[in-house]
Parts: sequence; structure tokens; C-alpha cells
Amino acid sequence: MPDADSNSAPPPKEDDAPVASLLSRISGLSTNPDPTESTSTPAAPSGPSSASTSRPKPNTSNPLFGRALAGVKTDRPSVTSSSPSPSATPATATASASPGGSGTAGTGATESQQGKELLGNKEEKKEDGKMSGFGDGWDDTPQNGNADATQNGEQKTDASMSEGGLISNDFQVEVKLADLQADPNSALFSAKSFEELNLHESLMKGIYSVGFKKPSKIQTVALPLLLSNPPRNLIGQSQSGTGKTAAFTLNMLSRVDPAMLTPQAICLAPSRELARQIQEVVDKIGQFTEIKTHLAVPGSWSRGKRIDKHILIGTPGTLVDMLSRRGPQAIFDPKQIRVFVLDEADEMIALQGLGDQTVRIKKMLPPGVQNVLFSATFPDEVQRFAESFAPEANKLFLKKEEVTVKAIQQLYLECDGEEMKFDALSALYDCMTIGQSIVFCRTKATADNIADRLTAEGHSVASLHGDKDSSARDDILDGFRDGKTKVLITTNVVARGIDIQQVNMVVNYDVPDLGRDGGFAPDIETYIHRIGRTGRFGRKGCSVIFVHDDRSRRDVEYIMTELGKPMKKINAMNQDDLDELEKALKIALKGPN
Ligand SMILES: Nc1ncnc2c1ncn2[C@@H]1O[C@H](COP(=O)(O)OP(=O)(O)OP(=O)(O)O)[C@@H](O)[C@H]1O
Repeated sequence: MPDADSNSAPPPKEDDAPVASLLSRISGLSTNPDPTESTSTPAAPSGPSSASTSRPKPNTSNPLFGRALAGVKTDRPSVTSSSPSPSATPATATASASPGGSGTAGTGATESQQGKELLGNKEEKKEDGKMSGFGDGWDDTPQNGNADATQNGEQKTDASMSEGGLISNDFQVEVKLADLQADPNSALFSAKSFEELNLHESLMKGIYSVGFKKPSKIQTVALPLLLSNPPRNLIGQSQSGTGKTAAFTLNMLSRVDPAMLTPQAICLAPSRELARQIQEVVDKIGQFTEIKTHLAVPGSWSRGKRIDKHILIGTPGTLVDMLSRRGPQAIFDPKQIRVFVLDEADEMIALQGLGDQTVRIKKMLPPGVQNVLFSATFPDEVQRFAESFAPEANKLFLKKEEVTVKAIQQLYLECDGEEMKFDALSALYDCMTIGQSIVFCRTKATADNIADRLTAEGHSVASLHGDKDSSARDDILDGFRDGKTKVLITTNVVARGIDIQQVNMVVNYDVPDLGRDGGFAPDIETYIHRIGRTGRFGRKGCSVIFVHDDRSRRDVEYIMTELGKPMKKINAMNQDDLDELEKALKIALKGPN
């Protein structure tokens, strides 16, 4: 089993010194009169794109420069959540949840056709979201929570709690996860204890070893449905960062027979990075069982070598390759598969992308397999296809207004042209490195370009995208996960599923779009997943999307309307707005003053 635990990412190994020095420089200052000061002690280069050269003078003519962090304080007030996340009941179960339900899983002969019809009209979505005033997007009330709690429910994020994956750097706040888990309107609401979920003793040990005390709402509701017999399909939607992985992991671990040395469960994810992360979670929660996992990604298997592990976790292309070997060449016997999990299911069945492969794999599995589909997003048309993919499923869908995580402060930054976007990003660097940040770009070229330019300015960043080779991708993400790199410039390759709890800021450098096939219309689902890389399991987060022309302005308005959630507009050229940005970032990153 791998050593790393994605649920308990170790504290940043980088010296705390640069952070401490940054914090002491900005502590108590309301402004930074010297725009060059904030760049005078750059963080030690550590990322793959880091520079050790002295930092050239940046563009100080931009009003954003040197402003973003002035006035951020180092004091960490005690924060109690009094206004939890929005109602997030995943209880729109439209099928009976009775254990006696029939557990048939059809092969969906017309799936492919249906999917094409259903998925082709994404940009025709109705704008039916309601927007209230901008003030609604500026709820200063802290929404904290995290993954460990003391006996009396009090919770503290401090360095000594790093085992639970908690932030262990210099800007932690006290929080009360217990409050969130006691609130029926929170996505983390816990109606039951893990003890009441009838899990095997060895899995209970695994759960406690990763620091979970109580199940989240999706875990509480989905686990009894998943574990009931005969097995029944399940389609589950829950907000990003609410613990879907553990839900399907516990189901897989409960359903495979350790005595049978052959794959009995397959879990597919859209990226190598996510597959690796899921494997780590399964290995960690399953560490007190005899169950073993195999990562099914390119290069991880050899012809003629049968796999004797119980659970396969991988990407669809590799599974298709594996399953195409039959007879004496077979890598494993698909007839032994009992559980088929699709994480990020809406993406996995989207026929423009991975859906063809996913459907091909499903058709090679026995008809009685339990299909389990999870995602934070299920657009209407994909929902219908999911229902035919997993017939007679128990269904847990969110209402539209519940889909985004309220604890994520969403802002948009109005820039005067494309070039100002880069200056704004550069100015935000100090802010981005208080915790950790992910910057999403539309293309690999943009990601490389801005990573190079930030590096040339002396900033320490890493860039990650699909053109890098596998081991480089692994190293870059591991370095970011370990806190060695604080800013990751990337594409959609890590937009979904990646769980790094200390990420407290997401920058949408480019508005996510549906690409050429989708007429470059804004991609709401990708936006939701991108910003969901922060605000994990009750933590705070902040997202900033850049707008620089009429088109991006329209796109962001569309996203706001669709989500029914306003974002505060910040004008990069307006000093007052910049002050507000500082304030928003302070609130999002540090708690209220
Ligand atoms: N019951 C729990 N108690 C405490 N922490 C938990 C619990 N369940 C999950 N977590 C933690 O919450 C974080 C988010 O979980 P996870 O990655 O499964 O979210 P997700 O719902 O799959 O998100 P996404 O939609 O982004 O894929 C992880 O760090 C995980 O360890």
C-alpha cells in the first residue's frame, strides 16, 4: 500500500520561515507603501518551475501591484460557525431506499445513442437561476469546519493535528466541525454515527485511523443504500469536498472477498491524478483488511501478467486495454466484478469525452454488477443518461441552488485586457502563498507561459498539465500536496476530485468553456469543480475569476445566473475595489477581523 495518505496530507515541508516573514511584514499594516517591498523576500524556490535568480522589477504601474495583501493580519481569531452551509440535503431520493429493492443493472443497449442526444445541447440551458443583490455573495460569517474533533465537539486546527490532514501552517483558525455536523442544513450534517452504519470492524479501524469522527450527510445517506442487499445501483450527488470518496470506498471494501485473489471492484476516474488519490484513500481506509488495490493507469500493467489484487482503480482507457485481452492473455476475469464505481460520473459518461470507453467497459461486466455513480454535478441531460446507465438506482440529487459550497467566497476581477490578467496574478502571488492556491488556465500553453513568467519574476510556482510525462505529473502533484510548492498553475486536469485541504484559493485565470464542440460556451460544471478544490469539508476558501473583455464578462454573468449566486465584482483599476478585494481575501483566508 502506498505510504501517502491523501486524507492526511502532511504539513508543508517548506520552511515556515518565508510564510512567517511574509506574515510579519504584513501584520498590522493597512497598506504597503512600497510596492516593491512585498517582493523583497521571495519564497525559497522549490517547485519545478522555480527560479533562484533575483527578481526583476515587476510592473508597478498596475494599481493591483503590491496591493493585494497589504493589511492581512496574523492574528487568528477563534471562529465559531453560526451560519452553516446552505441546505444540502441529498435526500431527493426518487427510488425506494428499502434494502429489499431489486438490484438489477441493465447493460443499456441504447446508452450511446441516448447520451449523444442528451449531451449535445448543453449550451441551450435555460437561465433560470435567480440572483439576489451582490451583498449576498459577501457573507462574512465564517463557515469553518474540518476533519477532526475533540470529544466535546470543539475543534482546533493546529500543527499537532496534521495527522488528520489539517492545515499546519501559520494561519489556522479554531473551528467547530461539530456545529456543522449537528446542523441539518449543512452538507456535513451527521444523522448517525459510523457505528450505526454496520461497517466491518476492520473498516471502522480504518475510518478512525484517518481521523473521521462522524459521517457527512452523503455518507450517512448513501452508505446504507449502497450496503443493503441485494445490491442496488446508486447515483449520488453531493457538493465538492463532502466525502463522496469514503462513501464509495467503504462500499467497495465491504463488497469484495479478500479470499478471492482477483479484481472484484472497478473504480474509474477521469484523470491519473484522481485515480492515484482514490487508491490512497482505499488503501488507507482498508489498511486493516487483506484487501489490495491495483492502480490501472498507462504503464501500470504488463501483458500476460494476471492481476491478483481485489480492487482496480484507474482511468477508462487503461481498463479498456486490459479488458481487450481475453482467453489465456486475460489480465483479469471481468465476470468476477461486483461493483463498478464511476467517480466524477457526469464526466465519465459524457459521450463527447470518456463516455464511449466507460460504456464499453460496462458492457464487458456481468449484468448483476452494482453501478455506483458519484459527482458534485449532474447536469439535467447527464442525469437522464445516468439513470439509463444505472437502472433502478437509488438517486440522491441536489437541488440546483445547493450545488456550490457556500463557504467558498466567489469573486470576479475585472481587468483591462488580457495583459492585466497577468499583472493581477503576479500581484496576488503573496496572497496565494499564505496557504496554497491553484490557478486554472484554458490551455497547456497558457499554463506554461504564465508559470514561466511568474518564475521569471522570482515567484515559485509549478505547472501541471497533460503534456507532461506521467512521472513528472506525479512528482509535481506530490510536491504540491506536500506543500513544497504553494502555487499550482494548471489546466482542467486537476479540476475534479483532487483533495488538498490546505488549498484556500482558486484562481480562474480563464473562464472555463466547453471547447470547440460546445461553441466555447461557459462550462458551469467545470467552474463548480474548479472552485471546489478549495473549501473542502467545511474549510474556508476563496475563488477569483478573471474577466478581461466583453465575452468573458458575459460568460461570468451567465455563470452567476446559472448558479443563482452573485459574485462580488472587483475592478482591478479601482483602488476602493482593490481594498475590498483585500478585505474579502482576508475574510476568506484568515477569518474576520
Ligand atoms: N466523515 C468525515 N469526517 C472528516 N473528514 C472527512 C470525512 N469524510 C471525508 N472527509 C475528508 O473530506 C475531504 C473531502 O472528501 P472527498 O475528497 O471524498 O470529497 P468529494 O465529495 O469526493 O469531493 P469532490 O466532489 O471534489 O470529488 C477529504 O480530505 C476527506 O478526507
